[in-house]
Amino acid sequence: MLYIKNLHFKQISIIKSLIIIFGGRDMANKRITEMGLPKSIGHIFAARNIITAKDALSLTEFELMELLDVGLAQVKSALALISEMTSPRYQTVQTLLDQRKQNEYLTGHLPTQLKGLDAALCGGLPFGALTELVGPSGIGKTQFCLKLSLLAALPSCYGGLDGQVIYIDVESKFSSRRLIEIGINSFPEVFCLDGIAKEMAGRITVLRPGSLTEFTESLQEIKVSVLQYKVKLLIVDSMAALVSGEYEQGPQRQHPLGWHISFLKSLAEFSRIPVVMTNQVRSRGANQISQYIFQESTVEDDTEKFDSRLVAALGIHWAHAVNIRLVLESRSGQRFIKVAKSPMSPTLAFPFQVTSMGIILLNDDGVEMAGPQINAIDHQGHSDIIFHGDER
Ligand SMILES: Nc1ncnc2c1ncn2[C@@H]1O[C@H](COP(=O)(O)OP(=O)(O)OP(=O)(O)O)[C@@H](O)[C@H]1O
Repeated sequence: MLYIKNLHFKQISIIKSLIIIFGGRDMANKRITEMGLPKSIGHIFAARNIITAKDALSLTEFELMELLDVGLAQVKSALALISEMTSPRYQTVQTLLDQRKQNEYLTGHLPTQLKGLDAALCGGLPFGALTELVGPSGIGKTQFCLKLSLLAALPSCYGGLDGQVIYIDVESKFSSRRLIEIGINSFPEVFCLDGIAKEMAGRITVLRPGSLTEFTESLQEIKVSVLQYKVKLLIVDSMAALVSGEYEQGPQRQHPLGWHISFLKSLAEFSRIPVVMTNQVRSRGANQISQYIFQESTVEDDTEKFDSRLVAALGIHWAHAVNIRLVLESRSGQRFIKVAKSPMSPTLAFPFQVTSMGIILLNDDGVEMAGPQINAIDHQGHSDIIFHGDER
């Protein structure tokens, strides 16, 4: 207020223009009666049919003096107040950082509660970012998603985000029985409480789009729900399944989900929630040992070294679009989770198992991976570790 009152004539004119240009229609159409002007001058504005901020700010001080028949001091003070009420509040980088810290629990991460992985990712899966889980069928991507859903729904006193979860279950693989089993075994102190299993399950909304068109429509609705309700996590399991069967293999496969990638990314950034999606790999041959190199340059360099019979179902464009990529793979019958892409983490691989508690790490230290290994997906001895029992 003081700042605006002390502005020089030229500065006020600039602010007036800025409000009209950038302030947006809402600001410009704000009514002068709602601005807290002294009643005496407010009435004069109304009597001269100067109704909105835009009406007042479009005129010069001298035009207003003439029209309202009042002195320069009164006009200046009225304009300063109108300018203040209509101009968007300025924010410094510091205030933005402070707001972000205030709004984000757990320094802006969803902890996976896999200690080594959380340490590598500086706290867990970052809010406002897209995380991809990629790996061969049956490796544990859905198991990981189930655990993440529980973690987002869990009360904050138990390390959760205390929020709602939207789970897009494209292949009808979501199992409520397995979700509760993971909950009971991972968080016995929470799940022994009366009614908590029901409450946690009630926080997870499962959507099953039947086609890419239905998925596209539900994304639009999700955007509104994320803002309206306390949605703290969005999962798409799996993105690849959305296009399988509808498109042929080849470069054109990368395009059908281009819009969805951008939409999910902007949704994550805008709503500051983690968005997780799974991606499968596709095999073009029957070989047991096959690897896929994500990055275009390494595909060419290493064609002899690696047998690229597995291809990422969503292609290179997708691979570049995600912020964090966790590759789940198997080597010599042992499952590994690799931090294949992250702006702040070392390229580490952690051996893991799927148990009644869901995914657990066998070692929190992780093994540093070098060169093309980090971008390849191995599935050596994979069939030996896949559980063939009733998983639903
Ligand atoms: N109750 C359980 N106890 C131990 N392991 C289990 C249990 N339920 C599932 N698993 C393990 O999880 C694996 C299935 O993992 P998941 O369904 O997450 O695979 P996925 O990577 O999502 O596969 P797809 O790409 O086909 O969807 C099984 O093969 C098994 O090894």
